[in-house]
Amino acid sequence: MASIKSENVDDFDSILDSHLPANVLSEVKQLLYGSNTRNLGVPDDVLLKAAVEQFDVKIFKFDAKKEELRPPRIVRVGIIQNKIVLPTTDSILSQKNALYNRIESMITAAVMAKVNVICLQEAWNMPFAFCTREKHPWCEFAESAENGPTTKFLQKLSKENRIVIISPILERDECKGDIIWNTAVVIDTDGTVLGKHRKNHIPRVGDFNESTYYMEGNTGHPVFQTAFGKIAINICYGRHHPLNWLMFGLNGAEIVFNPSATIAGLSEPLWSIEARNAAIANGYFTCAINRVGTEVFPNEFTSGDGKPSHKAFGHFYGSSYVAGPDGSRTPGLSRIRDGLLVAEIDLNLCRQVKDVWGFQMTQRLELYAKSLNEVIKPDYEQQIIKSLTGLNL
Ligand SMILES: NC(=O)NCCC(=O)O
Repeated sequence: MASIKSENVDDFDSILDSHLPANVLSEVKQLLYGSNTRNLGVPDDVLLKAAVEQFDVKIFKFDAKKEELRPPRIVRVGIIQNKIVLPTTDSILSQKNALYNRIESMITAAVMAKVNVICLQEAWNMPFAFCTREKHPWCEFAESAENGPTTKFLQKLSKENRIVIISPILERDECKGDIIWNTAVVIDTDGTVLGKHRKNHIPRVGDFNESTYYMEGNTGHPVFQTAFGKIAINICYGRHHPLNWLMFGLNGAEIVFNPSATIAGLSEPLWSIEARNAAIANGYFTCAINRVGTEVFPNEFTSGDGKPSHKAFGHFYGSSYVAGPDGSRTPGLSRIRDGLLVAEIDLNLCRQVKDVWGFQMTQRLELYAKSLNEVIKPDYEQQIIKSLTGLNL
């Protein structure tokens, strides 16, 4: 049988649906995803809009126990994955405007699905051009986090619909020498900018030449207190760093969004594990969002691997999902199509799971703080006990 190309493989859930007999399907899905997510189905008006405008919509619910002293704290999060709309050779303004139109209609669908907090993908208003290492014209996509056109565009949608929007963009810090950052802007329900977070860990892998454009962030690990819980953003490559996830948890986050841009052949085996594991380890919900599609650039670039130069940056495989603190997760969105994934969550689940597992109580921060303080010293010696037989490999 001929093998199918990665960029043609759709979401794993529909592959399971079409290949597994009904009597084993639900058992297999419970083993894969945990038993705490229910598919709520999508209202007809949302389905119709999504069908006309060609994106997928999935809505799931995570259950929590009913408590006597606390009312449920129900929040609907919406995560959006999308392709760029126009070729990268079009003008910057038209590329941005086309993305604004696309995202406006997907946010409208999210609002129809009663979403409270929406997070877009990393650098959502531009192609992921950092592979090229060219400064011109891509740096022109950078804009002010507080007053730029993208923030202004989303402020209107936030205010009109009383929703929180997380907008990951390329930031131009106009007050500090015009330097560039990879930043997530948090826009509150009244349209004000609640704050921003700058990406802490910058990749130096494959064609992710982001360190050519911006430095490691200087905003620490902020948690934003909103009408829909305490939220934080761990931008893309930060998901490989457990301490980055940890700090958002220590600062009280209940939902951590992970807006990303990553490609098949590099990170796919890691994708379904990392954000899910972070949810378990830190007792919060995580929302992993990846771009989708293949982006082609005008000039060839090399990958430093001896292979021929090329113009395409691999296949962004989407597969966005939400994971709960109890280890359950939703199925992913498509690997190849635009999509909106909505999850109805009860924030009370975070404390309920902490009470059961006790990870926060047993985590021994003081032990690790002491050890790490030693490890960072230049003369630190690894704590290795050597065998006296001399047979040390
Ligand atoms: N955008 C970004 O940081 N990508 C790096 C690759 C990865 O983390 O999978």
